[in-house]
Amino acid sequence: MSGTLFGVIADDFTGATDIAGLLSRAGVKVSLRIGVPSEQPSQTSPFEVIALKSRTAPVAEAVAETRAALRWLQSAGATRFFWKYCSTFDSTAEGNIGPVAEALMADLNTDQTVYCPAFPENGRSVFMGNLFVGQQLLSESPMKDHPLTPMRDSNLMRLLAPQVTKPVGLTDRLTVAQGVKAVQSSLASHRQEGIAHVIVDAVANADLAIIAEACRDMPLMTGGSALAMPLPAIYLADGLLAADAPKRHDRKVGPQTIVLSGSCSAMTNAQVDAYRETGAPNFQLDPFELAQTGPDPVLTWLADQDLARAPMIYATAKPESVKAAQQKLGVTQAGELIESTLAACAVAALDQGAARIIVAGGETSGAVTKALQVTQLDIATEIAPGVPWSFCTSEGRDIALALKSGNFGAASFFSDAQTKLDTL
Ligand SMILES: Nc1ncnc2c1ncn2[C@@H]1O[C@H](COP(=O)(O)OP(=O)(O)O)[C@@H](O)[C@H]1O
Ligand SMILES: O=C(O)[C@@H](O)C(=O)COP(=O)(O)O
Repeated sequence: MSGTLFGVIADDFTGATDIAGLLSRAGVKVSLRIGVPSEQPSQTSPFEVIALKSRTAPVAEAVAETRAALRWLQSAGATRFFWKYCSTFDSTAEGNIGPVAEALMADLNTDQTVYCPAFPENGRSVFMGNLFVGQQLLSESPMKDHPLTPMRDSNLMRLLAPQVTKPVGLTDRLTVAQGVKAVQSSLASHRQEGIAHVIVDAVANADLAIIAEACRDMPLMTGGSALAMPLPAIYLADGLLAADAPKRHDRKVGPQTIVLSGSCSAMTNAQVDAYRETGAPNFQLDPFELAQTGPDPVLTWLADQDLARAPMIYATAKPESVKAAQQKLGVTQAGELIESTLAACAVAALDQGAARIIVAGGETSGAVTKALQVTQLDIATEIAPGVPWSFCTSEGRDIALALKSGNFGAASFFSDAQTKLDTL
């Protein structure tokens, strides 16, 4: 039986839990698959999200994986699709966002799509095609120093144009402010001019509601999670979904916790500092030492920890230290060394009885989740906008996973996450 209406393909794991969490807010059932499932769809949910780790992958690999995800979602019955990338439009110099969008458009036989990474609750807005993080332009925000995808331009048209073969245009905030029909007629006139890729401005949730309504029947939309958030309510009102769809699953799990942080964002740096101040046991990974010793020292330290005290292992560092490690070890090598070490810590913590695993960082979350061999997550209560708890089962035990996007959450996030489960 196949009841899927809407299929999402996310380019990283935190992005996948982000969009799954926002879709769940409307009370609809959302399933999150880790990677393209090897088995044929059965018992699928109205909203299916497939998490890929393709943001920094070579273009051809990202395109091939995304097309495989599309085929799976189509065989689950989905007729509308969403390509979810980062609300800060993170791309490598080559860039996967455009090539993936064009491949999806070709497979879906559609000649136009929209791009809107705005996420107002987390301070991301798009105005006149420029992306802002809070009051700063993207290129002046801490995203300019991201270890893997430094963002040095804020103009989405300039960022997207070299990644695609067809023309790029803009439907600006002045048009969005005029409502659904104005957006639709702007898209129609862009289409007449052959503009396939339309950046759409949005500075508030009300703008996103207008854009979602205007684009509700497009085969493909692309953007950050917030653009998809109004869709469940729209489809419920249309009668396309059963109103009594099951709600999200919160479960009780034990207090044994491990916090693993591989994000180097300004927000994660603040979160790591705040958590250290709570007195929680912590271990800092030094990439230079790690390159010499491998993971043994941290695994030995972890083996002695009482997980009920929720210890933290982190590689999180300020931009100068990250650059120094990258110059010495290489960007990819430094990243992989840390990701594989944190993944090994997650596996060891699970063996030690961890029931709650909190991970900071998109690439890091991908490495950890793959190492835990998780294939599906059920979305549960939201800790902060865009960061839900999720649950999976490992060897008959319920495990709670929180995959935190580098930039999301308050300074107290690691404590907030635990409190949220304690008070379920
Ligand atoms: N101290 C460090 N030096 C160099 N690279 C690091 C360091 N700490 C973490 N990294 C790497 O930086 C990358 C951070 O990316 P990610 O986990 O996606 O975080 P975010 O969500 O903030 O983008 C990962 O590949 C991680 O292994
Ligand atoms: O849209 C967002 O900002 C997030 O969902 C996201 O994609 C996060 O990526 P990371 O910052 O690499 O965790």
